[in-house]
Amino acid sequence: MKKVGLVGWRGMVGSVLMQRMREENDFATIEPVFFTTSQVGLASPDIGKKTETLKDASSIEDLAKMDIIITCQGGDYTNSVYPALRASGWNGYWIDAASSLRMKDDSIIVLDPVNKDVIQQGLADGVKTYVGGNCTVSLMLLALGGLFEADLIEWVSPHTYQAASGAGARNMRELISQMGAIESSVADELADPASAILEIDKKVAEFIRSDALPTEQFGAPLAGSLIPWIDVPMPSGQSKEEWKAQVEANKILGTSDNQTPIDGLCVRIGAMRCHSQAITMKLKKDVSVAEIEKILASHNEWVKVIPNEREATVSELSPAKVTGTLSIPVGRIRKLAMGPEYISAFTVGDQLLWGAAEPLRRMLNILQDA
Ligand SMILES: NC(=O)C1=CN([C@@H]2O[C@H](COP(=O)(O)OP(=O)(O)OC[C@H]3O[C@@H](n4cnc5c(N)ncnc54)[C@H](OP(=O)(O)O)[C@@H]3O)[C@@H](O)[C@H]2O)C=CC1
Ligand SMILES: N[C@@H](CC(=O)OP(=O)(O)O)C(=O)O
Repeated sequence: MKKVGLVGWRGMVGSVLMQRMREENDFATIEPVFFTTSQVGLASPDIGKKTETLKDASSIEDLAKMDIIITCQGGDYTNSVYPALRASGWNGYWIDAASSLRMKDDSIIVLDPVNKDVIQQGLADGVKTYVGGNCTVSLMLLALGGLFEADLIEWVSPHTYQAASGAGARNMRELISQMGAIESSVADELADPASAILEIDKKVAEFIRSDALPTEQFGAPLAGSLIPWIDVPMPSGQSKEEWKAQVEANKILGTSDNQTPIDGLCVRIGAMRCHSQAITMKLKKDVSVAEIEKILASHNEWVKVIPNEREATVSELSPAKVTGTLSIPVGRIRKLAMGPEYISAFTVGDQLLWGAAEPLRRMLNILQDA
């Protein structure tokens, strides 16, 4: 059995990874060794088989004993440990949730329902570093995989509605606190059916703008509002989240030398852990909506085409419906007024599952089979 070192397993992404590994019985076929940056010597999590106590995640010596390391600890950890570990001569497989190594020449971004061929070629070429993609990128590619595979896409403009979880656990808590604080600020008026809605609205608006709303994490109101900027600015005028779309998607698809343009605005909204994307795309030719739906639906087992009908859309195509599942619904597929090659779509996906943890555990399994 391969020795697999797990780092970052108790964080938010790591916990979702652990849950999926338990569900799929992944621990049965590996020898797991748990690492920590803060709890060395404590008991490892219960995975139904005997494990050693927690090892020091900064110990190059202990890490170097692993055949495979899978980390959800974050970019700072990767930046400090990975170079030293490789410099020590360690030649094992490194599987990472953080973005630090994604665009390196000697790494592959993993999303096997979309790029199994790229991964297999990488393994054959001796590539040892496999990184999960940005959540919006992975979720978009799972939704539109069929059209990319059929080489039908000229360009894509995804506009995102990203959940609080993408910013971290503390941000999820803050979103709920904001919602609760807003409700509390007008609880008396809400309880009185005769109170005037515009008075309530005025009070809410004043409260949202006031220092009483907790905004330490987001730096701005999210509940009852939105934030049209995610991550740091790039020289292009894009936010870094927006910049990732084209470079990462083309790297995943193996088309970095002949890139499909992919660009749009990324917006944080008050959803908990599902990212949504409103997509405008131009196809290379006029394809009927029925054919597009067929191509999308047959690409992978998680994508689910939702007919462009009001009832089905409202019940199936929302964060409330999708959260906690691996389902990738895609709907609102129709021709746009700009011409027959211009198509709209709307897709939703859980950004902690397919957006973060799932591609990593699947890569671990691909290595098991390799
Ligand atoms: N959030 C997201 O949507 C995505 C995140 N990622 C990547 O994954 C990385 C980790 O993200 P995320 O899981 O949100 O980070 P978390 O902050 O939830 O966890 C990171 C680490 O913090 C330590 N920690 C300290 N206190 C606690 C606590 N009370 N509960 C749990 N862990 C604690 C743990 O390390 P220790 O046990 O060593 O103390 C843990 O592994 C990110 O930096 C990013 O690179 C990738 C895709 C999506
Ligand atoms: N930036 C994403 C989450 C994330 O962690 O992305 P990345 O893995 O590319 O750093 C969001 O805020 O929704």
